[in-house]
Amino acid sequence: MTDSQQCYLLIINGKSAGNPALREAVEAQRKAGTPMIVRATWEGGDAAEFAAQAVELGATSVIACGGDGTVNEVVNGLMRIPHDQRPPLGVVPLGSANDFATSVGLPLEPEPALAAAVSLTAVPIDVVRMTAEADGEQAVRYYVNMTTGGFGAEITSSTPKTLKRMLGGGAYSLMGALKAWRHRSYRGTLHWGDHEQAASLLLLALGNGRQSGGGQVLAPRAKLDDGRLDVLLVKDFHSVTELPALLGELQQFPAEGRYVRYFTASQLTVTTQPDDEPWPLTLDGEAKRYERFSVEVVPLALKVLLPEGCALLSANDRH
Ligand SMILES: Nc1ncnc2c1ncn2[C@@H]1O[C@H](COP(=O)(O)OP(=O)(O)OP(=O)(O)O)[C@@H](O)[C@H]1O
Repeated sequence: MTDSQQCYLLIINGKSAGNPALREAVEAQRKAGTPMIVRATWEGGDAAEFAAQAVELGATSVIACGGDGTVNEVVNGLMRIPHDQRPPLGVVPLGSANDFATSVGLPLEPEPALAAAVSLTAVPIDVVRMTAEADGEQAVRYYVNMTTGGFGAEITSSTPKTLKRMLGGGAYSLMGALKAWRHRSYRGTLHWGDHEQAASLLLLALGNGRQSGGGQVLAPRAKLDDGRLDVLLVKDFHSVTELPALLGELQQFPAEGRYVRYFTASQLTVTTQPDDEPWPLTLDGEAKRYERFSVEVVPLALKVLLPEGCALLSANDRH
């Protein structure tokens, strides 16, 4: 292998390892002379481990082949590699939701997605570092797309998978979810910049990217490379008669609405009191409960193979 030659490490969620379209796509790329190392996962954690070994394996790019959970694991593995050696990330979407790939406009079928990954230019995007505490234990996780907290996290983690599939991507609307789930609010104190706010929230979304939960666009103005998180706060409501107004605001995402607040921040912390319930959080596909969590943008920390003109890059803004 010469210095200029690319070598791709494909990390495939084991449940998709037999996918015929993916197998054909890999074979076609290898026949065309593109070196591809393939690793298939057995269980949770494997994708991060494989990604962390990318440099030792001689890979110049790492392609996550799976859903948002696989992409998230690969991001966490890549963040273990020093910045100056960290290989770029590509995505071949094979999950049930594929929120990241869909929102950035990547092809959704294996053959064109892999062809895109080997031909696209890698562009740097922000990565979000989340530090979360539960039962006195602290965990650090990274994500590139979105974390949802409160009700949003509950619906994405608790709604039976079959129901999610039945309702399907975009049709899995917040309205439907609200009807299907008895709403519940979460209390805590939010700090960002020099702001502090005590809140009782139905939903919190911390978006580097724009959507989660299979097509829920919760951070419609988010950019992946602006050094900022788009923050959506949805306050609790007390009667269903308030629902139309709340849903109306969710079409507009006002800076300071009656129910909805939307702003950007480079860092944000949520703390709860001992008698407050811990917050359920879903971080790019994985759900847990935390008493305290804090997010911080790590600017331009990871290069990603993204479509040219991707709307989520501020580098592509028209002035
Ligand atoms: N060999 C395997 N068989 C079944 N599950 C696996 C295997 N390897 C890893 N996993 C699990 O798959 C999860 C990731 O799934 P992935 O995100 O790829 O698909 P998904 O849940 O369909 O995606 P989406 O978030 O887009 O709906 C990991 O958290 C891991 O626990």
